[in-house]
Amino acid sequence: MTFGVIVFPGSNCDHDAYHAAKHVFGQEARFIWHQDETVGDVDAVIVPGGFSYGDYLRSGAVARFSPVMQDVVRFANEGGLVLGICNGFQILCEAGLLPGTLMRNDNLRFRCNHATLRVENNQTPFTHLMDKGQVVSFPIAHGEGRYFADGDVLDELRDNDQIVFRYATETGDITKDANPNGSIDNIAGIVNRDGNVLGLMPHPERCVESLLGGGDDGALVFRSLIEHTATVAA
Ligand SMILES: NC(=O)CC[C@H](N)C(=O)O
Repeated sequence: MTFGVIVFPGSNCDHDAYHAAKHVFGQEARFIWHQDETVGDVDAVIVPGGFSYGDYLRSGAVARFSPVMQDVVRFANEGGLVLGICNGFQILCEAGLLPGTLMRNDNLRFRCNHATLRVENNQTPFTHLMDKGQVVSFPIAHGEGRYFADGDVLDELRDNDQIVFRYATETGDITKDANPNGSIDNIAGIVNRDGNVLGLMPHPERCVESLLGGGDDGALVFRSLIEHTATVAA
């Protein structure tokens, strides 16, 4: 399959995502410049992590006006697969592709460590190779990762099974201590209503090779996407 990785001024995880797709999983991958008017002929778009436009105003608030974002919205609305990681999640919320917002971490610190997550929904193109309730470990690196949505939106997310990952202990308990940033309901990642757009604060693309330390749980996201795309094409 072909992955397109958007590059904004200030992206810094674009090469990690490209490397994972191309060199670790042997797929086609290409960079898409933020000023391009189209994402081109790709099967999935990755909106990568980083500090687009220096995180000015709010993380993602400027990037969402980049020319390419209009086509990312079109692509998503037509059912295309979109994966927003960290700053990418922030940009997708700002662009209105995902509900809610990401605010400053409650401890006002940039958190850079490993987080354990419980898989809440494994019926998505991004998680179908995981088990529901499985605990995975992904790195986190963010200052504005505190997910927030108001009561109505939260009810909708719960009712439609849109919460995909929640911060949890290693044994899968949802506790305050396991929550690195004060996200409401320990939410670490959500999908849109149709399930083709996933945004998450932790970084699956940074844990796809166990040789680097930190495990390779992130491979499950990439493998899920690759298998899903092959199945749809067949
Ligand atoms: N790793 C990242 O994508 C950083 C996200 C964002 N700029 C923040 O600090 O919240």
